[in-house]
Amino acid sequence: MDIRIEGVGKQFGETAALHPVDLVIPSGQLVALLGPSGSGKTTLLRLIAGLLPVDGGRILFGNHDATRLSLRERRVGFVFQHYALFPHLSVFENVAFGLRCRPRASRPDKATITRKVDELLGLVQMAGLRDRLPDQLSGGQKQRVALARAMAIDPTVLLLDEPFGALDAKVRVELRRWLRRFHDETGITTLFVTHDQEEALELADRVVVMSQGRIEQDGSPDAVYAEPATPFVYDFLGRSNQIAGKVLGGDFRAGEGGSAVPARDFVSGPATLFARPHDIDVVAPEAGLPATVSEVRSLAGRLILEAAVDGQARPVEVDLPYADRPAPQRGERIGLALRRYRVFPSASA
Ligand SMILES: Nc1ncnc2c1ncn2[C@@H]1O[C@H](COP(=O)(O)OP(=O)(O)OP(=O)(O)O)[C@@H](O)[C@H]1O
Repeated sequence: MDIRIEGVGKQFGETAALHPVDLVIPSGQLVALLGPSGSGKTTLLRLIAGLLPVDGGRILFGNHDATRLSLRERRVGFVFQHYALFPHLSVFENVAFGLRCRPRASRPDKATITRKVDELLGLVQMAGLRDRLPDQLSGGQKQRVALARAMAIDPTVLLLDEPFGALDAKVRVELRRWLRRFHDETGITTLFVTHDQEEALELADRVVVMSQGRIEQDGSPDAVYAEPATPFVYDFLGRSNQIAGKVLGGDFRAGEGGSAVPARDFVSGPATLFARPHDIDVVAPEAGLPATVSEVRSLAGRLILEAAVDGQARPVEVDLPYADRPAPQRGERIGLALRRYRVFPSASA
């Protein structure tokens, strides 16, 4: 079921945790909410879940207005960072809990509950541990049980708040691959919060990048990485260089000499150019932005250059395939040709 968020915001006293945002989560997709601490990810997730009332706007589940419905009425499956399993109940009973608590009229009979719980435990690969208590499980196993428990109510959507946040790095990587497979098998619309860019880019069909209570960009992992829409996204996702300059007549120039590059839709004013290290080529000085090589090192089969662009305070990092050409030497004059870049007005950089 797709979820549409229209003009939904949340204020806590003086703090705008979430400025009014619009967002569509298409049915069956695995979507990441990615951003630094305090950017409003958890607030947005809790608003969608019905754990917090909205200040304004609407939340639609399919064609139904769910804005005023409770968590239970929305039928969302929610998994928290800290497992939140009942410590005195076995794995089996933890998963069965949501089914046993249903109002009598919609409660399945005992045999159906057993069949369903065993099926779910098979799905999360925990069938062999069904009689254990949570204390006797690893962190990753507990999160898989939490996921099975969330799935037991046949949720319309699965909401996961930093589900692997408390696990060590190796288990995190294993579990996120497992979650991708789980999602592909079940096809359930899933939204998960993370501040780990690698996790979001590897796992999600779509990444929603947030900062300071706003959505900065919403797109495929490739799109948000290769075509960042704002200076924040450039900086937050992967490595980027910033070159200060000016746009005149639609062309960006870093200083007096060298070639200008088109600034696209931006016509004039002080500007900052953003480019990723691997989107820059080394050419003759007059054919690009003139610079002097200040450092050369090799790293895992790549050549990393640092170059001082004339008139710039910050050096520019260039990441080249190793065998491409003879390595430039420290002190050499070069030109930097930008394959992919974006120019933003300086005020927003
Ligand atoms: N119950 C609350 N009362 C007051 N302020 C709150 C409350 N919940 C969140 N905030 C504030 O709202 C802002 C957004 O918080 P939120 O938890 O949504 O961010 P987040 O991106 O999920 O961060 P983290 O990754 O650290 O969990 C923060 O400034 C936070 O301090």
